[in-house]
Amino acid sequence: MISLHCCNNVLSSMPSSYCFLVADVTDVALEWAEINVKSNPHLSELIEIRNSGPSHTPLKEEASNGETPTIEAKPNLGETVEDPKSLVDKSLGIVCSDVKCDSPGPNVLLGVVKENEYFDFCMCNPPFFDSMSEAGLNPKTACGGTPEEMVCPGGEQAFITHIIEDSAVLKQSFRWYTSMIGRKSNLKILTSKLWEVGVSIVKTTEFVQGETCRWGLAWSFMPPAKKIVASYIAEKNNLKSNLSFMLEGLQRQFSAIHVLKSVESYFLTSGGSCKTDLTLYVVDVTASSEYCDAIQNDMARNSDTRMSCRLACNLSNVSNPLDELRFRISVFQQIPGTLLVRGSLQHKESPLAGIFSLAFQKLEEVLKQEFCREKMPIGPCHPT
Ligand SMILES: C[S@@+](CC[C@H](N)C(=O)[O-])C[C@H]1O[C@@H](n2cnc3c(N)ncnc32)[C@H](O)[C@@H]1O
Repeated sequence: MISLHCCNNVLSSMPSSYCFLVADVTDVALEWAEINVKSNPHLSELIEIRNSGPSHTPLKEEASNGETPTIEAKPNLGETVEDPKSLVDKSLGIVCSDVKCDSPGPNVLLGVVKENEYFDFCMCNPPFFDSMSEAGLNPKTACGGTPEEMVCPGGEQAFITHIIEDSAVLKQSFRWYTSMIGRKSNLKILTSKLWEVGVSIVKTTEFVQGETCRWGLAWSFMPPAKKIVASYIAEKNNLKSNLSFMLEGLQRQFSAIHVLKSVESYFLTSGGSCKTDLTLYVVDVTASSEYCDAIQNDMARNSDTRMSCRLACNLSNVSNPLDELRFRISVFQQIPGTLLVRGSLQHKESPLAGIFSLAFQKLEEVLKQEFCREKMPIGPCHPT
């Protein structure tokens, strides 16, 4: 993903349009966001930058009269939920402002999000502190930022309260609302506020890097029962057709693009065909018959007869089996130096899932060999 220098908000959309929306109020942050987007031309079509400052026209109806929106205190668990697919439209990662939660202040989500926009998630790295003097209190915290970046009246508690209030109006316009938190004691306070405005789920986590510790807070207004059923179905269907592994300890000069190119060249060398989309970070592979044979022979050589027989049996079950092995390899940036590689079989019920799994394991071996600083032991791939 693109690096956003000083911009706090990122909205991304999933399969239909794949976009991120970024919002900030500080000119310099917006300028840097623009520079970063322009210097990544393969992504620039996918990222929109919005100024959420006061001069920006509020776009959500609720905010357009300039009044602080009313917050419904009741949970909405009984409401009919839109088909999740229709919500997979955009997702937002967001925000920062010098806002007191009890005053209108600059826009955060309301007034930035447009009518009929739906997001998978929003994320926020808020200004943590109430004042610059507070910012200097912890010698272990790296505070190299400007007052605009780090300070807002009421600090992160007020800022995230503003997001909570906005979320209580926007509700299912987002699947997930998330924010980073710099002070552990705020986690508890903000969690109580969340239950007060009727969220259906709250999740927290801890991020530790070097000497700095941060926390993550996420919440949703989606009904929990539906989420559980949906994820159960997804897991069942994807048991063998989706596999993944992590590439950790990546050398500095390598990015997701290098990995994608290597995936492409690996399958092309083995006689397959590939369609690579560097904007979506995917390679669609059709494996060659030679490659499938080689995998099978490998298995036989390693005298894993049981597996080999199962593969042979799989192959005999399809009319033109070798044409059928089609899958997509996607590469996702996790944190700097770590990528997630995912393989998805095109036909989920394909009898070639066994060959796909071996091919994916081989790919893991090849990529780790090529890109990882310390050569990782190759374990079984994980269904995702
Ligand atoms: C801690 S900095 C985060 C900088 C950058 N996003 C990052 O993650 O490195 C907080 C940012 O929030 C921005 N900000 C302040 N008020 C905001 C608002 N109402 N909406 C969006 N961003 C805001 C500030 O300008 C600043 O860039």
